[in-house]
Amino acid sequence: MSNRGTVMSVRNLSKSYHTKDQHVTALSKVTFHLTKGEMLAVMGTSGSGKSTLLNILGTLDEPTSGDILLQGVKLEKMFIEPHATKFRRENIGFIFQSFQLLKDLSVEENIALPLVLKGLPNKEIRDKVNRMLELVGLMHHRTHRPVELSGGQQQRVAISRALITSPPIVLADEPTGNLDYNTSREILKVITDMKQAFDQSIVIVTHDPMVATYADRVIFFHDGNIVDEYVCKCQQDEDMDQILIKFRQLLER
Ligand SMILES: Nc1ncnc2c1ncn2[C@@H]1O[C@H](COP(=O)(O)OP(=O)(O)OP(=O)(O)O)[C@@H](O)[C@H]1O
Repeated sequence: MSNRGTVMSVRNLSKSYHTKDQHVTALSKVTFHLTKGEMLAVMGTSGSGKSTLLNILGTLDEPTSGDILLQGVKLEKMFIEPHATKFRRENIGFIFQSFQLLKDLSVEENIALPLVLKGLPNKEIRDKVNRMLELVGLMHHRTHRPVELSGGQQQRVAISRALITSPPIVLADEPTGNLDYNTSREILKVITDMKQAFDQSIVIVTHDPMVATYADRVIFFHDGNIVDEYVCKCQQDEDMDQILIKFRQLLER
């Protein structure tokens, strides 16, 4: 595979956990590339290493061995503080299943938070937040608190907050896990529209084959390894059938 347009390269990434009486290999020499503008879905059986992978890509956890390269450059000390926090702030947006909004802040304050932390001037923050509120259709809810919003609206706020700093990479952990079918589709549309608007690369962990049909490519995990891959054809029915077949094969392993 050519490395042209590669945003992130993961090479021989391994992670082992040692507890008192157990040694668990959560990831075993995982290698893949993430291309600019690509949405990569990660599917796998329970305990296959998906969360471990996402945590390491987000520098929330350190690998036992292996490398992560950003635009071809190996980042030294990327898992050591304060480098890890700096790396996260500059490169990664997180979207979680549980939204993780600050309940005492309004919609616009939640979205503005990463820009405030970056120390941007107020006028620039206001302009960026307004653009984001327009993009995700929440202009009329700008002063509401999260508790006053539906689940889909809360996830829109969380997506806005993740993307407002235009990070090149977005990590999404079951972003529609708490939403019904129709709202999930709306949210996936928002994520794919925003990805195009900002030319971002997304890694999305999901159990749901419908979610994976929105991706450009799906990698399938089993026992800490990538065991299969599917390149989506942008034909929802055909992609759904193929992803389901591969996911069932995974469950039968
Ligand atoms: N902190 C930890 N200490 C010990 N073992 C761990 C730890 N975190 C994860 N593991 C183990 O590593 C393996 C991979 O776990 P991980 O959470 O990455 O799987 P997953 O694919 O995200 O699972 P699920 O779909 O159920 O969330 C599992 O065997 C798990 O028990």
